[in-house]
Amino acid sequence: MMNGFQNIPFNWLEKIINLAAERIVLVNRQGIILYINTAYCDFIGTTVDWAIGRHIEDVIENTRMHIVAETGRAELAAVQSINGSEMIANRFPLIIDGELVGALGTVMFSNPEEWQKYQRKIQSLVDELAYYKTRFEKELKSKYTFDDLIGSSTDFIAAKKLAERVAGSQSSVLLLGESGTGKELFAHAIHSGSPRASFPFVPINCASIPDHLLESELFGYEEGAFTGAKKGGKKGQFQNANLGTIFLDEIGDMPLSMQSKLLRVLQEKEVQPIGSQQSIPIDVRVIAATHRNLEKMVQEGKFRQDLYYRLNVIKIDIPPLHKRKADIPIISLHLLEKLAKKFYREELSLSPEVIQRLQSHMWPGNIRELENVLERAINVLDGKTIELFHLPLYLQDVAEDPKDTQFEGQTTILLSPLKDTVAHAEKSAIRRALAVAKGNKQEAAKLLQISKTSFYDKCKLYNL
Ligand SMILES: Nc1ncnc2c1ncn2[C@@H]1O[C@H](COP(=O)(O)OP(=O)(O)OP(=O)(O)O)[C@@H](O)[C@H]1O
Repeated sequence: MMNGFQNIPFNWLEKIINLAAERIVLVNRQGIILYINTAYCDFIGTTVDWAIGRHIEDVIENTRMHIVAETGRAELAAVQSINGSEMIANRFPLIIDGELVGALGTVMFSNPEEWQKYQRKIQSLVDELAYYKTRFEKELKSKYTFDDLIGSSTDFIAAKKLAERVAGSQSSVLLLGESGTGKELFAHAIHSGSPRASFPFVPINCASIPDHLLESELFGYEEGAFTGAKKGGKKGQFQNANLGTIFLDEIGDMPLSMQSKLLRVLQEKEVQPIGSQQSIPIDVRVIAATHRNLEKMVQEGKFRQDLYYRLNVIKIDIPPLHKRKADIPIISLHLLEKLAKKFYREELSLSPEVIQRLQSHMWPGNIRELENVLERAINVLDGKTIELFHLPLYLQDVAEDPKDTQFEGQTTILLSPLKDTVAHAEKSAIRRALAVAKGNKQEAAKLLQISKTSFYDKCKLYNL
């Protein structure tokens, strides 16, 4: 029978053994050393000639090789103290033709430095893992609250109030609104305002996940469920969101087959990973969102009616930006501040012409488009005030549509509302006072000659 060794010259074997296991020792059943290599002998301060033929206990301190040679039970990655250092030893029983004939020992680390180096390497990986784990957990928790939902137009306030009122309930919420209107922000805020706030918030964009992957993404799979399935299987996002909230964005883009599966999960309150026979109970609140007309889709047979009813327990309509033009200055200032932080800029402002122009645009991409426009402007800005020429070309032209100069039924003079200008001035004054007082709020309040309480209130109002 070929065992692969026929072609290897005998004098190569020792070299091969030494290369494969740096320090190696072999004992018979009585614990007598039959073989020990030079590296092991150098390590314990002896010679091969002296060691061979002696009992292992006379050569290596704290050894357990003779025990393994007797019991036949392997001891792997065992810590052994030699010369005052902790070594990592592997001890294998040697079984030939079904009979225990001795034991083979190897030492993985020859000196504590080597072990420490290895440990340090592992430790930094463990630390890195812990860092990403906490970051991941933080990410899963919601980042936004109702205070981050800026706007004071009637429709927007109504939507926000409804969301605040239902945050505490367990019911499903359906958020309807054009793309970029803030549906995800609303979902975050509802979660943060709910008793589930300390549990995960898991957003899923149903439109961005290929249909054939959506089921495993949502419900997970068992090991070996399909070719390419990860070893150990994979948890689905419903399980990741357990006790928290799952946000199913673009639900209108979910294929009909998945809609049925989702409905079952919502009804049964349990998920069955692909390839598994067992269902896992879950406690997850669902917030769904879409820019599509779901009612029409139901009529056209593109969206399951029963699922629609289940999701549509509380429906919140988020108005598009062009229907809340009065909010544009305050939202712009809010976004400007957010972006200023991101780009390490300070006290950025918008010229009155820019505010007018922003109010006259139709904003098909809603707040996301506005945010992109401001980000672009900051990138081309040298000073502190954004002027018309900092805007993208399509916004530098005159108003697109005369009816844009109308909002909420009134003719608008293209100026920012006084309260916004005042708010902006107030905020700048507070920032300057804080800068002069080196962040000391009490000192800054004195500089502005206002009470400490009113200063704190204003800081809160302006997110300072
Ligand atoms: N009321 C608001 N106040 C301040 N910022 C807002 C508001 N609404 C939305 N934003 C900002 O606008 C951007 C788009 O919001 P969000 O992603 O929530 O929109 P969306 O409706 O979920 O979009 P899509 O349907 O395309 O996923 C985000 O950066 C968000 O922070």
